This record gives sequence, structure tokens and C-alpha cells, in this order.
Amino acid sequence: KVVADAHPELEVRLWARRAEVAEEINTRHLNSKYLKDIELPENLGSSADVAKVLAGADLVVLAVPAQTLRPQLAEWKPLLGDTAVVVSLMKGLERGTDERMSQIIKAELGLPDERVAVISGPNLAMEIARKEPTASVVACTDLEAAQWIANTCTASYFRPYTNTDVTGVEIGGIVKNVIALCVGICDGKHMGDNTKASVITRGLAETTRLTLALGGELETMAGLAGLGDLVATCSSPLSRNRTAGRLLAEGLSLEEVNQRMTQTAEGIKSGRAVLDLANSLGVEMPITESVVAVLEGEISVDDLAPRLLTRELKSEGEQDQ
Ligand SMILES: NC(=O)c1ccc[n+]([C@@H]2O[C@H](COP(=O)([O-])OP(=O)(O)OC[C@H]3O[C@@H](n4cnc5c(N)ncnc54)[C@H](O)[C@@H]3O)[C@@H](O)[C@H]2O)c1
Ligand SMILES: O=P(O)(O)OC[C@H](O)CO
Repeated sequence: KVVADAHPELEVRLWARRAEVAEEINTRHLNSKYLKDIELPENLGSSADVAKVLAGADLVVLAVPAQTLRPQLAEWKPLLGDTAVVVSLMKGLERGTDERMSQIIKAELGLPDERVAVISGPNLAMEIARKEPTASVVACTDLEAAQWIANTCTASYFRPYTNTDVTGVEIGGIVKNVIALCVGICDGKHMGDNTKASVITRGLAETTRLTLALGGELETMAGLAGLGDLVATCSSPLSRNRTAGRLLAEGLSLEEVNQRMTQTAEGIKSGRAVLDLANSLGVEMPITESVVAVLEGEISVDDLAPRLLTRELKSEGEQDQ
């Protein structure tokens, strides 16, 4: 939608898994299941036939639940043009491999770095659909490619900044979902703003430790894909991850929460992968560890705060702990 709004002269195509969704987009310019009464631009068409959608595409933007990406890519690979650039909007880490989406895209599609990018930031889908002003980050190791993508998706309400730190941009988007689960639990337990601000700030500290250990940059964490996205998700009632945490705190089982969620809350599945990755690098991530302990039934939601508060005292600036 952003690209279609930005460039009315371009033909933008959306792959829909269900033919009736494609039909509604083409005939009524609506996607009522996901975007209620938002009017979609006329140059945004849709098809349930992925071959038609990918034919001749210069820019391919992927946004499926992270754990489903790898098997989908094998299907899409033969349909992709020789020069197409692939952009990930996904904010999850693959369980079992602990790989980021850009790594999976590169490996499965056999693409060089300059043809794989990431867009991430404080970008709640419904607010963007309503054309509420937002900024974002386009990250690609190749700055020229990032600039081309940024130009393509600059709309009156959408302002992308470029960054070459793909790792930091992706890690910011992944870990904030886990931190938002924790904030949601605080919310569900009627804890106040001091508590939530403390979790957000220490959440950023552990996200930064992981980013630095993976070769990402400190500046990225202070930017839109780090602090920006973390604040948006942790403070918005639209956030699925925060909502999932709140439901857990209200006494729902994880199974009941999953049934209740109509859209993916990436933190639920990615939490374990983030923790495994951190452990493999010797990075301490106490909030992530505690959230995973709740998700895996090792501790109850009531044990979460005591577990975090009774940790050994340390200096605020310690980056390695
Ligand atoms: N919604 C947001 O606010 C937002 C914003 C930025 C990034 N993201 C990221 O984008 C990704 C997708 O999020 P979403 O909100 O669109 O999730 P979603 O649960 O709505 O799923 C997106 C689409 O993927 C399809 N899908 C579901 N299972 C699939 C499968 N097995 N194979 C192929 N397609 C499948 C669904 O039909 C849906 O159309 C996530 O990684 C999320 O973190 C979401
Ligand atoms: O905010 P959530 O939990 O809905 O997550 C979706 C996106 O990552 C928002 O940027």
C-alpha cells in the first residue's frame, strides 16, 4: 500500500492466499478482514496466483509469519526475476537455526547481499494503513540499494531512513516483540508506568548487547528500528505481542492466547530462538530468559517480577552482562 500510494504510476501486486481476498482488493479496493474499511489505492492489484504476482517484479516485499518463510521460499525461487530485490518486513528469528529472515532469504534464494534488504521501525500496520505519519529504516549492506528502496517507498505519510546495519535493524525488530510480551504481562498485572519504562529500558540494554555481539551497531539501537520500534510496540494497544502478554497475565494459557490471536505475535515463537542465540554467544538477556520461562511453563507470570528484581546488582553501563 505504501509503495502504491507513493507511486500511482507503478503497478503494485499483492499475493493473497485466498482468492476471495484478491477479488475484494481488485473489485472493491478493500481488504476487510485485515484492514477494515481502509480504501486501497487503485494501482494495488491482487492475485492468489503467486506466479502472476511475481512476474516481472523489480521489488519483492515479504511479510509472512517468520516460522513459515523458509518452506515458502523454495516455492517462490523459480518465479523470481534475475535482478529482483527482496525486502523483508518480518520481525522473527527462526526456531532451530536461530537465523534472521535476511539470512534465510539469502541462503534459500541464493541472492547476493545487495539484493536483500530489511524494512523495520515503529510501523504498526493499521496506523500506516490509515496514513498516520511514520518513519522507518531501510537497511541493506549496499547503501545504493537501500537508497533506491527508500525512494520507492517514500510516501506523504511514510519517511524511510537508510542504514547499512542489517543485523542491528533486524535484531531490534525481533527482540522488541519479546520485550513487549513482558510489558504486556506487567500491564495485565496492573503494574504502573515505572515498571513498564524499566522493562523497556533494560530491554533495550539486552537487545543492544545481542546486537553488538552479532556485529551490529550501537547507533542502530538508538534509532527507529531499535528504540523507536520498542516504544511503539510496548506502548500501543494495537500491539499483538503486548496483547498476548496481557492475556497471559490475565490467566489464559499459552494455547488459549494462541487461539485468541488472529494475527501472528512473533515474540511467542521467536523468544526461544533469541535466547538460544544469546546463550550461544554468551550474552545475558534476563528479560528474554524470564519471558521464555513463562512461555515454556517453567515459571508463572507471578514469578516474573521477583525473578528479575532479585538478580545480582550491577552497573547500568555494563554491556557484557
Ligand atoms: N502487522 C504489523 O503491524 C507489522 C508491522 C511490521 C512488521 N510486521 C511483521 O510482518 C510479519 C507478518 O506479520 P502480519 O501482521 O502480516 O502477520 P499475519 O499473521 O497477519 O500474517 C501475514 C500473512 O501471512 C499469511 N500466512 C499465514 N501463514 C502462512 C503460511 N504458512 N505461509 C504463507 N503465508 C502465511 C497470512 O495469510 C497473512 O496474509 C511478521 O514477521 C511481523 O512481525 C508486522
Ligand atoms: O506491535 P506488534 O506486537 O503487533 O508487532 C508488529 C510489528 O512488529 C510492529 O512494528
